[in-house]
Amino acid sequence: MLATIDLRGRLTGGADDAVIDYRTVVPRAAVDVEAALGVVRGVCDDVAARGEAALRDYSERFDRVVPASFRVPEEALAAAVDGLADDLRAAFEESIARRRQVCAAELGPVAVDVELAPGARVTQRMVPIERVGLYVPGGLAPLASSVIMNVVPAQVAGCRSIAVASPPQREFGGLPHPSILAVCRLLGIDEVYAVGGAQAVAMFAYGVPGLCEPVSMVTGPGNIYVVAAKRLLRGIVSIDSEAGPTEIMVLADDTADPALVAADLVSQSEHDPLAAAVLVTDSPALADRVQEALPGQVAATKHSERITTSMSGRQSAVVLVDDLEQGLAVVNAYATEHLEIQTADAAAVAARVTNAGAVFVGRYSPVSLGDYTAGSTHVLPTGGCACHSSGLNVKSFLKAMHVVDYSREALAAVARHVEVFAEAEDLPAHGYAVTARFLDAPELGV
Ligand SMILES: NC(=O)c1ccc[n+]([C@@H]2O[C@H](COP(=O)([O-])OP(=O)(O)OC[C@H]3O[C@@H](n4cnc5c(N)ncnc54)[C@H](O)[C@@H]3O)[C@@H](O)[C@H]2O)c1
Ligand SMILES: N[C@H](CO)Cc1c[nH]c[nH+]1
Ligand SMILES: [Zn+2]
Repeated sequence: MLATIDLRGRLTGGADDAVIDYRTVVPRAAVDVEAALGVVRGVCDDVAARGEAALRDYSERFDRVVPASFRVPEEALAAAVDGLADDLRAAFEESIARRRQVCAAELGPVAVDVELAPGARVTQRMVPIERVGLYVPGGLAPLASSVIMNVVPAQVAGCRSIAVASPPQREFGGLPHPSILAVCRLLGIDEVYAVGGAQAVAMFAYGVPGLCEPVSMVTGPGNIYVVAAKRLLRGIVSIDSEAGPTEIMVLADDTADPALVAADLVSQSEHDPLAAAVLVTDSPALADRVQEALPGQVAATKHSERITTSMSGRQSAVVLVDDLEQGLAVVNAYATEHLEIQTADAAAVAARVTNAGAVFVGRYSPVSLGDYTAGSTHVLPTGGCACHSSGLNVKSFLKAMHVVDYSREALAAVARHVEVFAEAEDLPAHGYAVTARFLDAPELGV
């Protein structure tokens, strides 16, 4: 079911071996954000120019429904919680509690206070971003869990104004899915918009008069159009990572259970026909058994068509490697969103991973645990961005602000260094700004 990419016998650059660029071993060409930019540029410009009228047009075109009001009424939020089944509410509450517990620890020791010399002090304050816009996907599936993953870290960071947007649903009269509204209400969020895709990102970035004030940062996962809009509008707003179509990579050896490897690959392909599912293994026998398990598992799922498209795309594959050493080279070069390690001594192998959005260690840590209840974030960088970006966490919502507080004596002690530096940069007014403070005290030699 998955195409096979066989790297065995090919080393990484010995004199007489082919050099493998591991970053390109598994293509990501299926997720063409640049192409989507062509579509979303018009959408974003139009929202900036025509505001709510543009939102109406794009809701009609992309969501096939126009909400009576883009701002979700308070009664709809209340009704969503009232309508929650007990077991679903318990699942939401457990997820919230666990994510909140980890977020509290993520905050960590934020105060930096350094006295460099007597009277020479630099401190660092962590200041929450005042107003943020959080995107919750709702096209192919209503990701209520993404409300938790966005809102909880923003609240723990101390953001004072939090708005959520999610696509309107025809089935629910143009409101976002009730489970999404219920989680918003459980978390005390009352500014919720029935707006999806690129138009939601543009609404947050530019603001829509009479409807939504602009935000300073847009976060959250989404499909290729959401990713493209975030890429386009960063600069007008800050964004978190590009958290686009889901990726799972499993690094496994012959100790792995093929049925579980197959189940985990299938689980993440369920998100999007563009999702990527990749197995990296040094065991051809395991690869064969995973391939044998896949068709039955896919056929048994509700979304088999979407999963089949994802798994037969160029972005999904089995990569056969000589050994786990080469497997780790592939893993670290690819920088997947989710990485499962299903090998003997999985913790030791996991400790050698440098590029992945999140790592899941051993048989009892499947990605779907992290999606909902582990306490970790599920808003994670895709498309190789895990080599430079982090998953959404409390610090994503905080700015570091340095506070400089020097006394007269402490400034005098370094004044000459500043003057010389400024002369070297041909910026004499910079130097004079220091000199000017000591014109009345030639004895200080400044
Ligand atoms: N990386 C992560 O952290 C992470 C987490 C969760 C989900 N995801 C991903 O989020 C995505 C969710 O996608 P989704 O589609 O279900 O929901 P979505 O809410 O992201 O996108 C739906 C919106 O896309 C827009 N759209 C649809 N077709 C369009 C078109 N042809 N042109 C312009 N806009 C269009 C519409 O406005 C619609 O409201 C999946 O790809 C999933 O894998 C990623
Ligand atoms: N696996 C997704 C991140 O790529 C997150 C998610 C939400 N619900 C289910 N899964
Ligand atoms: Zn998932």
